[in-house]
Amino acid sequence: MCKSDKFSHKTDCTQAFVADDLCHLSTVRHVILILSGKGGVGKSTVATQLTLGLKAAGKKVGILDIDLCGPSIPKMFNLSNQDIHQCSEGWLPVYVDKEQTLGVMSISFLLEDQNDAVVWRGPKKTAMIKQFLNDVYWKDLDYLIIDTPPGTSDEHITVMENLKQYNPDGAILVTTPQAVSVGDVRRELTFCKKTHIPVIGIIENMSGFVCPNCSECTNIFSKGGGEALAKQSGVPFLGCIPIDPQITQTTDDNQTFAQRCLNSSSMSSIQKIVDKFITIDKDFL
Ligand SMILES: Nc1ncnc2c1ncn2[C@@H]1O[C@H](COP(=O)(O)OP(=O)(O)OP(=O)(O)O)[C@@H](O)[C@H]1O
Ligand code: SF4
Repeated sequence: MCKSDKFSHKTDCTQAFVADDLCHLSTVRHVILILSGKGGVGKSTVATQLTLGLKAAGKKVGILDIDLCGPSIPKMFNLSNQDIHQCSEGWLPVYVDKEQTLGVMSISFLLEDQNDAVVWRGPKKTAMIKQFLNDVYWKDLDYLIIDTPPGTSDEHITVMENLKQYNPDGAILVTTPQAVSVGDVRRELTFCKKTHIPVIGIIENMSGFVCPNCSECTNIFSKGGGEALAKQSGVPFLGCIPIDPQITQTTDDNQTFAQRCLNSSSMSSIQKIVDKFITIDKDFL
């Protein structure tokens, strides 16, 4: 059951508030997609951390969760039970702060029950994604980070095709160091090429383990696969984020993620990536 059914002039959550050509993304300076070749590599975690890092760097940021089958962004921001509101311009994001410098939008805000599964066929999913892209009133934003579903399936292609018309600046690809995940990113790179989406860079997540006692980083799995792939493919390598038990605790226990994340030892890795990313932004975007 979709909560948007209760809005007086809406009978179906695939109806649009505004005409297709009145896209609110025109007031967003940079649109960045976060992609991964497979699930569970930490794409949503990285999307959340980048958003926090950009906010900490003084940017106005929005994060849009279009992973319709596994929306996890609200949980990461401790906003799971929030409702979205509408104004004459469209849906208003749920803001994390009073100053409204960090807004979140996700399908999970529309679900009656957070545990409801979204079992929709392709056309309805596509219509919903279009509605998220057209109808959310972000106001003035420096960055919109879009957390996408994992993979390069038919459904994924449809998502990317629909996003393309909104001229995203490019995609950041997330991988883990292991060969299988790196192989998936290689396919994702080909996919970006085919769909004409520029690749901003690659991030290697779960790269080494940070000891909670002494903050020493140990490479449990292999390391450097993401960097080697970036070199081979001629795309920028943005950096590594280690396995950090504080992150796992944060995303699984529904506590104040932002605060713990900002205090975690891996935040310095994220801030370095954000700095590099902002520099790339100045140079290329
Ligand atoms: N650097 C990290 N250190 C420790 N745990 C992490 C790290 N990155 C992600 N995790 C944990 O791994 C799990 C999967 O992360 P996440 O949900 O971000 O992956 P995902 O790629 O978005 O998955 P999916 O696409 O299937 O939704 C989460 O429980 C998260 O807390
Ligand atoms: S890294 Fe150091 S503090 Fe951490 S568990 Fe190993 S020996 Fe102990």
